[in-house]
Amino acid sequence: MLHLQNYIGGQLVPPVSGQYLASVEPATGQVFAQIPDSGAEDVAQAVQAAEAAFPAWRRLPAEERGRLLVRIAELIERDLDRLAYAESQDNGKPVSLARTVDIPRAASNFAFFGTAAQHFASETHFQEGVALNYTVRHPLGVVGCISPWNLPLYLFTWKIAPALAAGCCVVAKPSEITPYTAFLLSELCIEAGLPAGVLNIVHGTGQAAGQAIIEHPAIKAISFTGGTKTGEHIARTAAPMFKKLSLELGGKNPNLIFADCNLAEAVATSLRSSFSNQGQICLCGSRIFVERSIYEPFKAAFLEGVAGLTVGDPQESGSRQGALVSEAHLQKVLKYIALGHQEGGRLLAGGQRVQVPGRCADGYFLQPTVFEGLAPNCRVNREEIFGPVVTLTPFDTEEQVLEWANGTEYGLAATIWTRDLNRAHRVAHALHSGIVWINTWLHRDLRTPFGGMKNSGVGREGGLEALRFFTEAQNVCVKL
Ligand SMILES: NC(=O)C1=CN([C@@H]2O[C@H](COP(=O)(O)OP(=O)(O)OC[C@H]3O[C@@H](n4cnc5c(N)ncnc54)[C@H](O)[C@@H]3O)[C@@H](O)[C@H]2O)C=CC1
Ligand SMILES: O=C(O)/C=C/C=C(\O)C(=O)O
Repeated sequence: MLHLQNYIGGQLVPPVSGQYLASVEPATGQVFAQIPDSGAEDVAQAVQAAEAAFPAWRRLPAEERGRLLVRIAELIERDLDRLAYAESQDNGKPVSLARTVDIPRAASNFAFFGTAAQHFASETHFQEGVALNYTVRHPLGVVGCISPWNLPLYLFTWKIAPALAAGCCVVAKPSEITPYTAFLLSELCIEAGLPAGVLNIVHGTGQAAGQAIIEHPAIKAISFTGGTKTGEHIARTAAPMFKKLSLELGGKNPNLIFADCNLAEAVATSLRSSFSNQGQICLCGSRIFVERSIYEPFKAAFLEGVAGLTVGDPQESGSRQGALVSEAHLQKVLKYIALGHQEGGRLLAGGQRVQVPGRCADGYFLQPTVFEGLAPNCRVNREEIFGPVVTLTPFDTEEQVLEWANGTEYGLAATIWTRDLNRAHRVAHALHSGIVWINTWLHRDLRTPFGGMKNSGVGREGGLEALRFFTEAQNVCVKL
């Protein structure tokens, strides 16, 4: 049995309470690790360590801070196989996905922000003979980073790396459901020689450890990714304390397929955008709208692709779909499938729990599921399911599909499939969506602003946006 520890002040330490939580492998339903059940005292120690480390860390030249981050990226790359296996064991995702997406991206997050630290420049405003204004960007101090279970190391590092690059010290909490790779990261940070206290990782539940982070008066900002309800609670707690907030929340993303698209590419990519990571990515396109004239050919090709998505042991190379993250989450998704039937949907594929033989007999597996015939404004088409469930709906006009696409409380990501450039831009600009992909999906350039409109969040991550978030701008005006 693995025993994970907190990483505070450069040391791996047990929780103050001595209490641990069980961590379950979703593919087998068996407990495989114990994780610290940390609380306010552990968070207080982490904040103290971060405050002590801050003056030296902020003074360190950006180049040296960057070198340390790049060193961590190299260690992640060195340990690719071990980290991918750990991520799969903890989350249920196929090892092949963790190996090609999650872990390489975690390394890229550190490499990107390691070098970005040196390119982060501030503005000057020169009025000849009058005044020179320049902006100084001060690191905020100690910041909190709280991440979810769907892309564990990928999203954990997406927050930590820019905070460290900007000169902040961090108290971070991974999801209690998937803590393993965050623990392995703490070992790599020690090996990389990251100064003690610069990054502190506290494990535990949202209600105890997470709550202590968002309430701590010395934590100046919270960067959070997770459910919209949790985001709301964080905003209610932290905003009156005047903490800066970056909230990346849920999505109910539309996938708009016009008749002039490259059908083969639209089908292949829609299979990925529907079912990657068992549909547990906030960017997944769960509402597929297809122009009526190609609805039947699209449907036939899509369903043929779905039939080829083997559900199986995530450690086996042939498995395209792994386990959902927990029994509770599987039950939530199954309730939405039942709701799809109640709301009048016709099941075209899936809909059932899968019993995988052998070591995975008690795992949380579900067939990739496709409905058609649901009203665009029904609950299944409005609420975030966060699982392998998509709906197909034919549309007749651009106006109609835009109204449906924009008709939810979310506004995170959208995908458009068309060969008509004018339409692509026109539709993109009309979508209430923080990210729009045209003829592609999840094509990521880490320099771009990343985040959602409406209930999908507040603020933007990525590139300079993230470095700005973790710093406070100060205007200095010199009379000439
Ligand atoms: N990226 C996304 O868009 C994600 C969306 N979700 C959605 O949210 C639903 C619920 O999933 P959960 O695991 O419960 O997500 P969650 O939003 O509760 O958890 C995300 C993180 O927030 C922490 N947290 C929870 N309560 C907190 C509090 N009071 N203060 C500070 N931190 C707190 C958790 O410990 C975890 O680290 C999912 O079914 C899905 O629909 C979940 C995970 C990721
Ligand atoms: O930054 C990315 O590339 C992806 C982010 C995905 C999420 O925030 C999510 O699924 O929660």
